[in-house]
Amino acid sequence: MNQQLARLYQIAQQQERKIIGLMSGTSLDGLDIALCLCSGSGRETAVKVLHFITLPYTDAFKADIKSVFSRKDADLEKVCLLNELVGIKHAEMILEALAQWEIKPETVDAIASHGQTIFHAPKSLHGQAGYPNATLQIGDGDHIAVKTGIITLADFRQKHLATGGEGAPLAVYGDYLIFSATGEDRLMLNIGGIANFTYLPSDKDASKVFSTDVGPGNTLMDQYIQLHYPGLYYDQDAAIAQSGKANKKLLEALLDNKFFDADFPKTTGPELFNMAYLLKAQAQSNTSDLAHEDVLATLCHFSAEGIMQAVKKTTGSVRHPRIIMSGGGMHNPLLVRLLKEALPEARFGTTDELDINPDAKEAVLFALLANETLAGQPINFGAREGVPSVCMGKICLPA
Ligand SMILES: Nc1ncnc2c1ncn2[C@@H]1O[C@H](COP(=O)(O)OP(=O)(O)OP(=O)(O)O)[C@@H](O)[C@H]1O
Ligand SMILES: CC(=O)N[C@H]1[C@@H]2OC[C@@H](O2)[C@@H](O)[C@@H]1O[C@H](C)C(=O)O
Repeated sequence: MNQQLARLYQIAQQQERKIIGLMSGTSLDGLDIALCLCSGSGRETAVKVLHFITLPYTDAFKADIKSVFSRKDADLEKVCLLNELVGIKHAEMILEALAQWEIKPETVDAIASHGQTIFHAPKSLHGQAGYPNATLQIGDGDHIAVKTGIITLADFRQKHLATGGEGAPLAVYGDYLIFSATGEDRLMLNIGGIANFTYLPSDKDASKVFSTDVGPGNTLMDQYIQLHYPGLYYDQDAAIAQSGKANKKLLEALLDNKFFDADFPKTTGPELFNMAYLLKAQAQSNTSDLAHEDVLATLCHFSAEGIMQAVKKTTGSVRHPRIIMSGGGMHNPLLVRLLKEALPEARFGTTDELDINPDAKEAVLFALLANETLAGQPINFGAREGVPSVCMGKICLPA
């Protein structure tokens, strides 16, 4: 028997597995690396984050990825080169993290690599007849496996597409396994570039659980800052937005898109929510001459409004849902204040309260997906579109 397959078989049979979860999201700030101890599988899963670090991308690497990121006119040769380079860089970053933690690579059972999304194209966004839902993550898993010597599961989104989903949000699987609680309605709200949440009903009925994108989180604010404030990457502590005033007409124009009326679950990305989207809304509302701080304030209100409308649609009659936040947007004081004001009955907290560092949460979710593929079963969310019962990830062997 191939020794690598024997090792895989052994890992699958262990009661506990050390799995490194990786995530690098739409904000392109760096690679989140979470070393997780996963035990059991399915509803018996438990996870402990042993170590977590975000290793930043260099400015040159960010610029390289940005040159193809969510761009219809991307240079195909660059995409090809970056597919390898992202894999190589991620492998180097994993080795650097392990060295910092003084952990030998051979003591790690597996890596779960999300890769770098460069284009997300569900049918609702591309609108091209005859073409399926599509999404593309680069950073090939074989580079990571070969360079680290650790079995790597990668490219999780393709199986989701192949079984009828949009390739996202995948958060639903891990959220359901580790954060569901009998007797409490929970919304796991991640405010990354795009905001999404998972609804976990208090009766733990899997057929009601879903995860959906709800609109922009930080992406429009970040894009605006990077365009108009050279040298800044985001509006730290919403300092600029808080000095401005939201414009009602622009906000209405921003909210005027069929994405917000579509049923859950749905997905989106910077392919829709980008500077062209803003310019169109400004033209439509006659607000092209607003001061930068007023535009930023409005964009922050826009993110809050998208989240708030989706929460209200989901929780309806539930009086006191618990909203458990993660992702960089939870550090934006204006955004969080707007959400709390709009949803006074909800109880807000962060995944810290559930023993998971909110900045590590998405990386942990990918470790859990790999754990299920290695040792679990497809999770059954009932026969609904958008949440296929499936185990995900391609298995890349180091040798
Ligand atoms: N102190 C802060 N004040 C305001 N915004 C903040 C603060 N800290 C982080 N952010 C926001 O969070 C962003 C980073 O968020 P995060 O790392 O969750 O994104 P991501 O993982 O790339 O997104 P995604 O989940 O869409 O893949 C920053 O670009 C910024 O917009
Ligand atoms: C295609 C893609 O990379 N989507 C990301 C992105 O970042 C947030 C939101 O958009 C979410 O749909 C998804 O990531 C999370 C981890 C998910 O799949 O649940």
